[in-house]
Amino acid sequence: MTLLEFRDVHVTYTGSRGRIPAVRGVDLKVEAGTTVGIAGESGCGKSTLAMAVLRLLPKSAEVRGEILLDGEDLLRMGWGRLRAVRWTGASIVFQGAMHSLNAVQRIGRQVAEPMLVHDKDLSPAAAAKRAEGLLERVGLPPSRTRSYPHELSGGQRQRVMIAMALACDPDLIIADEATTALDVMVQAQVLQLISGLVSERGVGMVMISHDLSVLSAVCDTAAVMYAGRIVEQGPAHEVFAQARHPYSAALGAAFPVIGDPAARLRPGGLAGDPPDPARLPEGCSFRPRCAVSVERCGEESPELLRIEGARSSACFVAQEGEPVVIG
Ligand SMILES: Nc1ncnc2c1ncn2[C@@H]1O[C@H](COP(=O)(O)OP(=O)(O)OP(=O)(O)O)[C@@H](O)[C@H]1O
Repeated sequence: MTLLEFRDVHVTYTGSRGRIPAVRGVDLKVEAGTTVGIAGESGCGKSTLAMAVLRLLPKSAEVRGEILLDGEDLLRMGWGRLRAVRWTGASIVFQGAMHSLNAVQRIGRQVAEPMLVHDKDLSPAAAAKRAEGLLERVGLPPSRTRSYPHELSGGQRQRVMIAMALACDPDLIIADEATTALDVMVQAQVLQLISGLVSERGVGMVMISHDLSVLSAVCDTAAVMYAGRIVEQGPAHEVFAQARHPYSAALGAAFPVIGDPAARLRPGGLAGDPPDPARLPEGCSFRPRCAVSVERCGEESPELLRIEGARSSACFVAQEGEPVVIG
């Protein structure tokens, strides 16, 4: 069952730098009980796409297309309905979300709050008990429920945000670099918890990370974004082990030990920077950094097309069946 579907989603920011097309036509489905990973360097539009789901983008962002949650278009939903959907239908944890904790409220209370708002029949005592259980599941001892945010480390606060995101049993969880700030052991524990929710409770998950080892460890499907578009998509283990887009190949080459959460980005894996979205090059956006480009790549922008099985690539070279692995 398709839980979340992006249909030709575009997000354009308007500001002092003019119009910035941050997301340029994304189509993506998340099935219940599966995890979809979104990979890509900083600035490729991952967070913009995630924030668009729950309409958390600033007013300067114009969103077009459709984002369907269980068939209902989140972009056209009234605010009352949207408020009901947040936390229960879908919740999001993003890196730095820990700064949005209330400084003067104990954390147990903060985790219990969304439960009490969304379930009028729940007693404060039952919500507190449940909050304690959730905090324990993300590795925080029950005594921590009485702490204030400033008494916790950054990693502990991030775990509080993860517990909050799980508080109302959402059908969909979006984790945007949610575990990046955590140390390796805690990260493994949280990833295991999340994977358990996906496989046992049929939750749908979108996991955004620049860390391919995390994505390849937990995702069923992978989508690689570059300059606001998905350039490659397919079963995660295949995408990371045998890329069909030179950008994914270069990203993968930068990770020496895929599957080892301790592995870190090897510097110099991919030379240069992504293009400024306000000044995209002609043709394929990746061409200036691409080692296998051909003449056509400077003239036309390749569409994301199915190349075999469940694998799609937005690369003319891959679409011709040529290898894209570099070096
Ligand atoms: N509020 C904003 N106003 C204008 N431009 C923005 C805004 N937020 C993001 N952008 C621009 O949109 C593009 C996509 O940014 P986004 O944060 O979605 O990328 P990302 O892949 O999630 O990167 P990161 O991993 O660093 O968060 C970038 O060029 C960024 O500078």
